[in-house]
Amino acid sequence: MLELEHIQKSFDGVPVLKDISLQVEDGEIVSILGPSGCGKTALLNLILGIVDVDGGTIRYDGQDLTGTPMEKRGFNIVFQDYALFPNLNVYQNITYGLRNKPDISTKEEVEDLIDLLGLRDHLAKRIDQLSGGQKQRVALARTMVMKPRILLLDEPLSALDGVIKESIKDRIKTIAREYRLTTIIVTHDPEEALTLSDRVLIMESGVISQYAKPEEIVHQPRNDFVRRFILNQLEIKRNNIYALFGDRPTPAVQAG
Ligand SMILES: Nc1ncnc2c1ncn2[C@@H]1O[C@H](COP(=O)(O)OP(=O)(O)OP(=O)(O)O)[C@@H](O)[C@H]1O
Repeated sequence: MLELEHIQKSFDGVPVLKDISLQVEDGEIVSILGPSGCGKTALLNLILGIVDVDGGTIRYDGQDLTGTPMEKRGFNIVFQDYALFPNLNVYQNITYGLRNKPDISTKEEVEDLIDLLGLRDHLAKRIDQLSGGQKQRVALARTMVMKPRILLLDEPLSALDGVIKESIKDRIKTIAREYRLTTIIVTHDPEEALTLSDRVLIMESGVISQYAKPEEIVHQPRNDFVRRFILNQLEIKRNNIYALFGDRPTPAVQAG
């Protein structure tokens, strides 16, 4: 279990995270959701270990990791821009981290991941020959072969369009379930957070506004911010579509 207790962080004297406490169970998918500048990425970076906390404790399986450097935490991140190596092909990108640590994954485990992420037909391709969704899957595979204890994803779906988005969402869910991998995802999209996660952490200006299961957030928004920011956004999307095209689906036209 990952535990954050009373985490605080300021940048240039401005508090960005104010007394954040939360727990993430093993194998859980948690989304960090909130408007631009509320502190989502700062929180992800503190968990990853590339930014130090000013106060508070980060614990994993009971062990205090607050002062532990990133490479010793055993967490891993997929960045928004995927950060793949353009001079290597897909297979070389996936297995890059194993060059110095070949014992982490067996050949069979790498092959299983390649199949799970649907990359079998693309292994010899260069990165610039891939679509956005394919790049995202390569980035996921490359991180997964290193068997992180926690997988962190920074806006993993924001560069992808509708259908691809759904397929990557399914694969993230499958990976989290099959590997019982704790997965923490930063997003600003309420729909994405509510449909992808076991629990959603809603943040407003560096504080937790609500941390709950998606159905609880929808049915029992804890405060006005959750109602306005999250539920209104979903409602507005729906209303915009119906305002444009009418709100009653017409019967399907029979072909022939
Ligand atoms: N290294 C830094 N130095 C100074 N200020 C920073 C630094 N990192 C973040 N901040 C500030 O902290 C606040 C929170 O930033 P953060 O990147 O966590 O927001 P966010 O919720 O991820 O926003 P977005 O959705 O726009 O990416 C912002 O006001 C930002 O300017």
